Amino acid sequence: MKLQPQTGVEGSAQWLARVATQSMIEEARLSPKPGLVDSRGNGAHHDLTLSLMERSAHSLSPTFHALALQSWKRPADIALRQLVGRLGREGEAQMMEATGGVNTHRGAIWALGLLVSAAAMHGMEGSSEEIAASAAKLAGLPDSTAPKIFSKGLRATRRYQVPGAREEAQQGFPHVMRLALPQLRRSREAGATEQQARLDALMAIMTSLSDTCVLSRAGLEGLETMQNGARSVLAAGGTAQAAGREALAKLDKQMLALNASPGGAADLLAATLLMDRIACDDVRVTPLPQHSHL
Ligand SMILES: CC(C)(COP(=O)(O)OP(=O)(O)OC[C@H]1O[C@@H](n2cnc3c(N)ncnc32)[C@H](O[C@H]2O[C@H](COP(=O)(O)OP(=O)(O)OP(=O)(O)O)[C@@H](O)[C@H]2O)[C@@H]1O)[C@@H](O)C(=O)NCCC(=O)NCCS
Ligand SMILES: Nc1ncnc2[nH]cnc12
Repeated sequence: MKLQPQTGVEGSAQWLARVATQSMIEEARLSPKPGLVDSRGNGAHHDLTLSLMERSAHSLSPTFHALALQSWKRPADIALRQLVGRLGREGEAQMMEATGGVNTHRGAIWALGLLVSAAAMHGMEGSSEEIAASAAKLAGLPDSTAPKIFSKGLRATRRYQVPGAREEAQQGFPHVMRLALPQLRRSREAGATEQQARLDALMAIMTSLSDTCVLSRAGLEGLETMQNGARSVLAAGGTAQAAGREALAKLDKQMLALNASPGGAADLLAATLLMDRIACDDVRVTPLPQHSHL
């Protein structure tokens, strides 16, 4: 079924929910991704599978729908921040129920949730820059209703003194806006297939992200391996070139040997696919492909 962009609050909320869900599913299926779950297998994970990732993505559609409805044409203020925080935590609970307690998409709920909210705040008429800026503003507001949880991400950001998921959002998603989206479009223009362009976009994110999943599992050695390996893929001309594909296969082996998986980078690729569809600056909204199963 072809999904056309909708107008009005309910149509837009449904469209955003479906596009966010589809972006997460397409990220999960994209192959070959180093260390991550993809359509070949489970990567460095023992508790994740592709079908679990897909079930998790589907379970989050109602969350994205509610985020869009509740954020429609509202300003970024404390009341909206608290509401979005509550909906995000309810989404995490939905995900945990759907996956039997496995954390599949916590970072994706955060990133795509904020971007869905921000697109709705602009009534589906914001440019990608405006949407990213509003998401950043929302992420920067305090949520006094949030429970104090000491996460793996917080531990890694403090131990290694690096930015994590919070800072990525508060800075307006620089890895999506300045690295992945431009790379996605450059690779497409250079004649890469859509799969290759998306893999290149993932590599662009991995060249510089301080992914707290990689740091938690494999420390600085893992992070340096990820960043250097991704740079080698792009320096070889990307995955449209045989040398780029060889560099990617080498990186995949290295990440598996280190038990490292760039879950944060994968979430930001899903956010990139979402932004590519909701706010192309010259083509307002890009329809989903005909073969969509959603
Ligand atoms: C702000 C929050 C995202 C919480 O952040 P925090 O860093 O405190 O918490 P974490 O639980 O560690 O979650 C952060 C997740 O974000 C992804 N991520 C990592 N690095 C980055 C980065 N530099 N930039 C952007 N995103 C990043 C990553 O998510 C993916 O990994 C998850 C699996 O990770 P993990 O549990 O560590 O799993 P494994 O390593 O596999 O564990 P083992 O098997 O080894 O045990 C997976 O979910 C991916 O999505 C990080 O995990 C935010 O959650 C928050 O505050 N929420 C509150 C609600 C709210 O306000 N919502 C508003 C918007 S809806
Ligand atoms: N494809 C993937 N594999 C592992 N963790 C992820 N988190 C988000 N997407 C992921």
